[in-house]
Amino acid sequence: MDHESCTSQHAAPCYRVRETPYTGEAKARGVFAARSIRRGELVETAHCIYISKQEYDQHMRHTVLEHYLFSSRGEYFLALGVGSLFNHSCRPCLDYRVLRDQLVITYTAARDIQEGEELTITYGKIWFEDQSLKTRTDEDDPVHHHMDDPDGFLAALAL
Ligand SMILES: C[S@@+](CC[C@H](N)C(=O)[O-])C[C@H]1O[C@@H](n2cnc3c(N)ncnc32)[C@H](O)[C@@H]1O
Repeated sequence: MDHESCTSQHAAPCYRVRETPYTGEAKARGVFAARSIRRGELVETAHCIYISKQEYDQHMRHTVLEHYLFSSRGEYFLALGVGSLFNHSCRPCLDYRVLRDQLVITYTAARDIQEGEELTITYGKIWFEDQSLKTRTDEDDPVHHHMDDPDGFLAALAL
């Protein structure tokens, strides 16, 4: 099978990864809507690598992956694919859920999203200066119920 026929079997994703200079990394990326997305639409399903509390405490928390891990009930999950590239906003347009048994995180539109908008999640309390609002004009009211979700925090929040 040649490259073209292989890639043509995949449905086009509703997002695109682009640079986000405001997040400050050497290669700073974020995820953006490639088309309009309806509230409730499943945007991504990220398969995860499971990381035990022991592995996290002894190794991972001392690495750059500390900034990419999700925690849920004292265990840790590294989301593969774009699952690790959603930036934080205190007015996120995505909800996410950690499905521990399936080792999967799902990301769902929390409201209607326009083409070109950045797709963001909340990290809960954050440990860096949130630069996102300085670059956005979106005035939509966020959906904040996921702030109370024990399965919805990045790792640093558990420290
Ligand atoms: C899970 S990564 C997100 C992807 C990351 N931008 C990249 O290109 O690898 C989390 C890191 O992105 C940066 N970040 C995410 N949201 C941000 C925001 N609202 N303001 C500033 N930096 C942010 C922080 O450096 C954070 O540690």
